[in-house]
Amino acid sequence: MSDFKYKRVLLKLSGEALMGSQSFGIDPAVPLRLAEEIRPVYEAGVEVAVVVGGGNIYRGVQGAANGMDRAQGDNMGMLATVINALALQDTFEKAGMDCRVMSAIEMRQIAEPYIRRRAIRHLEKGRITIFAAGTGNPYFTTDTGAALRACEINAEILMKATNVDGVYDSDPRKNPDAKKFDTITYSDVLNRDLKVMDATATALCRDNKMPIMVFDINEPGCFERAVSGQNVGTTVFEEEN
Ligand SMILES: Nc1ncnc2c1ncn2[C@@H]1O[C@H](COP(=O)(O)OP(=O)(O)OP(=O)(O)O)[C@@H](O)[C@H]1O
Ligand SMILES: O=c1ccn([C@@H]2O[C@H](COP(=O)(O)O)[C@@H](O)[C@H]2O)c(=O)[nH]1
Repeated sequence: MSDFKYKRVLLKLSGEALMGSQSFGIDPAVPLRLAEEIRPVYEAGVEVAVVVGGGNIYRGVQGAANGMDRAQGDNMGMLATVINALALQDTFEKAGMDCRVMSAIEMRQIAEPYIRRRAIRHLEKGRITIFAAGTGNPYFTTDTGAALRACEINAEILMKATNVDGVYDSDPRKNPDAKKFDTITYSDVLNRDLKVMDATATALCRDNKMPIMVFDINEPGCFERAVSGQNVGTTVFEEEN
């Protein structure tokens, strides 16, 4: 544990990244690789909570664009995150890592309901604890679910592992000349309308002084280095006045 700066972290895993080389769903190689990324941190006794997205399967906005009721589509999106959470749990357990899934939408036959105190107990016992179904409410995202759970469980930092290696001054996937920030304040992310994380999630972190680190999920060893305290992407925080 002494090599690690943080004792309890919340790792937000991109749903889209689970597709790997596929165009939809879960490439089994990706959860396997993620398990190995998390292992050194887990084995050192760092408490690891996980929130996984659902973009590899479904997003509510897709349905809304095709005329579906937005809340109905969002419910489908939240169920997609449960599928991803169960896939990750299976992989982590097969890799010998203790893991629980807690769902914000009750489905007791397949996952525990989210109960904050029980979640903290799982973490204290060293179990990787995956929070599925986002916030349990439509019109939100799993980034906001991650920010909410990070605050609730008193995580020291929210680590957003995604398809880009940090926060840029514009979307690097659309603008090849975009410039990366090593650090940036929550207010700048919000005022510049940078879309790497949704505004609700960023504001929740700002209001609760929850630091965020954005880094590339595809870069080996990044998570371990991030938990060691290295800035492996972009750190979002508020400067003290
Ligand atoms: N200013 C920016 N800096 C960095 N990335 C940005 C910026 N603006 C937009 N993006 C985009 O944000 C994306 C990451 O956020 P997004 O919410 O789409 O993914 P995710 O939360 O990791 O995935 P999922 O929703 O599947 O869980 C990147 O793929 C990048 O193209
Ligand atoms: O709290 C939440 C979290 C998610 N949703 C819906 O699920 C999809 C998938 O999540 P991503 O964060 O986009 O990966 C999202 O698009 C929403 O439709 C939700 O409604 N509430």
